[in-house]
Amino acid sequence: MSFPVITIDGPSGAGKGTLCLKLAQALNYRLLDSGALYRIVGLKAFEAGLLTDKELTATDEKNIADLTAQLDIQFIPRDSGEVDIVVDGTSVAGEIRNETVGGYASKVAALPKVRAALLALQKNMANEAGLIADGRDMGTVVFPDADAKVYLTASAEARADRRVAQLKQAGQSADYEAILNSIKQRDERDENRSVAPSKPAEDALVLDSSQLDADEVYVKIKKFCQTKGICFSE
Ligand SMILES: Nc1ncnc2c1ncn2[C@@H]1O[C@H](COP(=O)(O)OP(=O)(O)OP(=O)(O)O)[C@@H](O)[C@H]1O
Ligand SMILES: Nc1ccn([C@@H]2O[C@H](COP(=O)(O)O)[C@@H](O)[C@H]2O)c(=O)n1
Repeated sequence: MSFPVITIDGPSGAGKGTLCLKLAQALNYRLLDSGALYRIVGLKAFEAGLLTDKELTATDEKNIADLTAQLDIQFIPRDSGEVDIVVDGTSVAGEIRNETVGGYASKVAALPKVRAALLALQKNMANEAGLIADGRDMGTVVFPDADAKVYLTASAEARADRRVAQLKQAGQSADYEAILNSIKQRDERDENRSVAPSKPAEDALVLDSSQLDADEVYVKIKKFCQTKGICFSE
């Protein structure tokens, strides 16, 4: 039996996570936060001394892919609908959500052997229930036969504004220029890598959310999903 899959790809800060959580709650589907997988590998590779400022070699790639294959990664749904991420028995959800780890993630994500090591885990998540898959290559590589594909984007400036607001709300300091630079660097790396670059699938709906709030985005994507035969109960 196959279950419905909705893919939401796009750059950092476009609002994918916010949209995916709403869709998963409304449809009672599982949520795959594939960015968390690359963040975990990036963090673990950094901690193991495998990520430095130097260009990564073929040996580095093999070592990071071996480390990836040994990780026990679990997505545990919580009552709130959010998903806890547990690695080798320890929750890492709080530790991986920062721009430094986002940068590590983007480096290891450019390594084909690392992407290959994470592929089966991602594909298997569609075997148990309907799935909302959040990432960069969900519609192009991991779930090419998905029922509905979306590429959610926004200008780098709008995304930097959102990050600044998010950090301030969490009581943290935020340097707009530094955040904007980091977003642009990550976009550059993610969109131009040779393997699974971040881009819309040919059959994806592309939505620019720069001028839309999160509710407006949800309403548009819900309507799009309905045209693809996905049934919402509300
Ligand atoms: N349409 C929107 N308009 C304004 N702010 C938004 C919108 N969608 C999400 N946000 C806010 O922007 C911030 C980033 O959103 P979110 O984490 O969903 O983005 P993302 O695409 O998942 O980023 P990442 O790929 O880095 O995880 C959050 O604070 C969120 O509340
Ligand atoms: N399918 C994916 C998802 C993510 N990445 C890389 O991980 C970085 C972090 O992703 P977030 O969504 O958590 O911000 C991202 O910049 C990508 O480099 C990926 O390659 N493929």
